[in-house]
Amino acid sequence: MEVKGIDGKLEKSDSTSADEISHLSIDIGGSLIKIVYFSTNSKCSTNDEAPTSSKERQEVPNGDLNHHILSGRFYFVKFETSKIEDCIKFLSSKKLQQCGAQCHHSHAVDKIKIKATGGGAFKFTNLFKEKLGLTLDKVEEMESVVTGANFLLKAVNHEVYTYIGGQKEYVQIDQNDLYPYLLVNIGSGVSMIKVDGDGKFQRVSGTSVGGGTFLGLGKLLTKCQSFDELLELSHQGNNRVIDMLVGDIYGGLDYSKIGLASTAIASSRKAISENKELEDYKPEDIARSLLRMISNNIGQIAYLNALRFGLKRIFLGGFFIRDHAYTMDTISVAVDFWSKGEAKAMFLRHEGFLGALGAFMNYKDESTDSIPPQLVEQQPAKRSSSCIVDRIHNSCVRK
Ligand SMILES: Nc1ncnc2c1ncn2[C@@H]1O[C@H](COP(=O)(O)OP(=O)(O)O)[C@@H](O)[C@H]1O
Ligand SMILES: CC(C)(COP(=O)(O)O)[C@@H](O)C(=O)NCCC(=O)O
Repeated sequence: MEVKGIDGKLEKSDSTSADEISHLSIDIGGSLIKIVYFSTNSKCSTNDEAPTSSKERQEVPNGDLNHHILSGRFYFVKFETSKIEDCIKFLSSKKLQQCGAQCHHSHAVDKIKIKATGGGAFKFTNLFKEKLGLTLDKVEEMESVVTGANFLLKAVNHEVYTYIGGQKEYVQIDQNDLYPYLLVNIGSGVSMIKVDGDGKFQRVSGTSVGGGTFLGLGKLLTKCQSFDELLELSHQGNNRVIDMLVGDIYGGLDYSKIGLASTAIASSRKAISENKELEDYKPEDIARSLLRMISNNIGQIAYLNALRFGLKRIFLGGFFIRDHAYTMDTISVAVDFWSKGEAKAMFLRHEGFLGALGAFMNYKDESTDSIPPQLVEQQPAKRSSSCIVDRIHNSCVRK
């Protein structure tokens, strides 16, 4: 399990502590469970005053005495879906039954609902009910991913970056020129979504060759046990041992007429012609070739869909990316190559948490006795924005 604040720094989790969790959302995907929760410690005013330690209810200018804004910290946690029992243990250690993610005035266990998205919100409905007494209040997966992405793009500084030539460059998002864009979410599978505005989107394409394929094939071919191990292995590998390059076919020459350098991959795998067995290849070369094949393919499909709809911007999220240099470099090069330099791949820093964040924001549509942390705020420049959004900005800038 990994826990981190929105600034991305890993924080040690104390699974025994009963944090005061005001709101919690969960995205149960094919590979990973992502949780976003807001842990309260104090409150601050809507006027952006420094957070106070007072736990008293605060009056807000619209005269609605029932609303206060909480201050605290966002936590981002993930578990492997196959180890859902760990997630259940974690949630029970947080004593959600008592503090409730949405318990309102009732402490009855069966009244507690948490926002949940991803296929697992359907698959594990009964498990959460039986083990934790929690009702999963389902939020549609694509809607959550888009809501999470729109929020991050509009409200969080230093969220978006390009990765070119080994360098990260942060991109300033112009909110007046954000839509339409292509959102590429690389989870177990890959979804490509044309986003036209808040709540306005269409899933235009996808591919089943994504993060799950990398992990699954990688484990089979290299005997690695985990995603991190596989990534680590890929660092040391050389894909040219596995892949068939244009130069392998053209006697070391470029195929300039169609714009292919001798170093371009002509075919992902040359093993067949060499009459070798799997054991004859180094696992690190296999891992690197596999990572490159999948990343390159996603970059190409993303570009083709951007072209199909005339989209200038391509944003990428999902936990396959994992801030990993080779993955991002390959996707960036693919987009650059196919678009002839016209388009750029842009990565989201909170990559794997789009769905969980989007589900979290769904709390805003409900009337609760405490306003959920102001993820609804979408004008970061305004000083009157809530302290929560401000905190996200600050912490992101610090990174
Ligand atoms: N610790 C990890 N364990 C398993 N897969 C991981 C891990 N970190 C990154 N991944 C990659 O991320 C993918 C899952 O991404 P994610 O966005 O969480 O999708 P999903 O919602 O399908 O679980 C995996 O298929 C794998 O490629
Ligand atoms: C079915 C899914 C939306 C589920 O999301 P995930 O758990 O992979 O994040 C995704 O795996 C997907 O978009 N697969 C690609 C299917 C296709 O378009 O071929």
